[in-house]
Amino acid sequence: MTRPADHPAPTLRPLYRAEQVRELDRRTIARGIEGFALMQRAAAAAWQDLRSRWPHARALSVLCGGGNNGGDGHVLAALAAAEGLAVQRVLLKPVEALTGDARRAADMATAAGVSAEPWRADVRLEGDVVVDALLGTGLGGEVRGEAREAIEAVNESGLPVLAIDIPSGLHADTGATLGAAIRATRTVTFIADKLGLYTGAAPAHVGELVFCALGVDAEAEGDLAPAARRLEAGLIAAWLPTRPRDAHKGDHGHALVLGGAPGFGGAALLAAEACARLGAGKVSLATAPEHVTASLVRRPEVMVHGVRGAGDLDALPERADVLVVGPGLGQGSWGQGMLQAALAASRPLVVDADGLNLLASRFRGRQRDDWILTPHPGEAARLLGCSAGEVEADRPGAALALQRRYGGVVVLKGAGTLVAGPAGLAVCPHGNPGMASGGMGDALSGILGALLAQGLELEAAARLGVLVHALAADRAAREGGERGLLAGDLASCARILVNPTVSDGKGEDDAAATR
Ligand SMILES: NC(=O)C1=CN([C@@H]2O[C@H](COP(=O)(O)OP(=O)(O)OC[C@H]3O[C@@H](n4cnc5c(N)ncnc54)[C@H](O)[C@@H]3O)[C@@H](O)[C@H]2O)[C@@H](O)CC1
Ligand SMILES: [K+]
Repeated sequence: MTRPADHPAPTLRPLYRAEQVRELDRRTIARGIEGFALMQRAAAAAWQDLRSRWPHARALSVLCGGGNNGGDGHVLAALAAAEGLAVQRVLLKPVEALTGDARRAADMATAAGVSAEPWRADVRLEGDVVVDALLGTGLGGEVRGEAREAIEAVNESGLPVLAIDIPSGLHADTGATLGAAIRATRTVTFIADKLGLYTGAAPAHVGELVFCALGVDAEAEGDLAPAARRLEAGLIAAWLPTRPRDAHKGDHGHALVLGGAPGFGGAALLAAEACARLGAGKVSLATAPEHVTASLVRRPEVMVHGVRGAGDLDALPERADVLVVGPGLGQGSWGQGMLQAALAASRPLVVDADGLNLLASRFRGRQRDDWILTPHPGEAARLLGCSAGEVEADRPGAALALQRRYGGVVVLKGAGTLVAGPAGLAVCPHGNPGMASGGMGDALSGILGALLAQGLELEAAARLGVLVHALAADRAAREGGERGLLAGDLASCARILVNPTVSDGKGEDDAAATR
């Protein structure tokens, strides 16, 4: 496989868990930078960001919790007051009850003349912008008591919110909300970027995301392996093989999509179409005979085979380089036969939809190192034998558990899609709610099949496919909006993305500039 030399792979930003960030804090302090100095840096970075994001703000409400996240809020309040803004400080804990750096910060703000009032349910938030300094990485368990009331009041205020380090109530490791969480307009996060800012409920709570390292180089701590890495648009040009000018279709692989049980024809066709658009040399579709005519009319480039059952497949699976099994498969005898045939052929596999449901039921206990499984949370729950709620409560944990149990590479779909493979976890910061519509998963499985067919190894194909799928949906949404975005709209946008001479990736990077 030839890789383009003029597109070096971008560094994928490392993401960490709260406990690792605390360890980074400790090490930084041990090297001689005082904790309070770090707090001042954090507050100054947040204040500068607030000023440039909301240059016309004249009044702030700063809500401070009882820990160091609150401490950041006190220092920010003092900085804003020094520049002439009217600042309302609302405290969850009285200053006298604070300790350490938080106490020092609170005393500093008081000395600077910034008034403070205790939180009460009837407090009126009076700022042009609310600063959320209630809870940071120290959040432990479900949000309790007044913190919860304050979070709900901020969300109901309708005011723009700048969250300090992490929206209060969002879990820094999992992206789950713990009972209640701030819906921020923008979040400024410090020291190390956190995995929980990207997946699960995070996209609905974080808003625009800004990362300030505060002079700490997390990657220099060789023993602190990142919890995950963030997929970057630049990977597309770096990882896609270039095409020799004398290429023939055999050079770009042959993908076979198995799916479309009687009555479920569209899903498999969407997968086959995406597979062809993403550059597979040849695409075959094995589907129920009743879908053949419609499939050929829609996509004559796809070689459509009507099969009444696995017995009609002949040597089709062995003639392909990669198999995609699942879209529209059904869980009846037709689908079971197709899955059985796919598993028997020694070819890399993409397994989706009912293929996964069958792996969780009649085909239990399989493990392979040459497949990509693409569950959504419901399918993931069936594969793990737990509830979808449990999957959503810890998406990174679920993705890793699936990969350990089933082998290969696992793509856990949903906001902030995760890819778990031998190289660890990766998270996709792109995508939009328009993707929450029928057929999107089918398109993804076809994209993955196409990348495998073109020679990418399993984990690279999974990471790249997830990225291309999300960026294509973002591009399609920019063109026509999120509402009504169809899976069938993705293929043409994805095609542009995988032809870097057509797309320079600029639009994608601009759109993602703050994520
Ligand atoms: N040197 C450092 O450690 C630095 C810390 N920084 C800030 O400090 C934060 C971490 O500070 P802390 O470790 O003090 O923790 P936090 O301030 O995030 O949280 C601790 C506070 O939250 C309360 N709390 C915890 N769980 C709760 C729950 N479930 N319901 C209601 N209240 C709850 C605790 O009683 C305590 O008052 C970071 O997020 C960051 O904003 C920054 O100032 C940079 C430097
Ligand atoms: K916060």
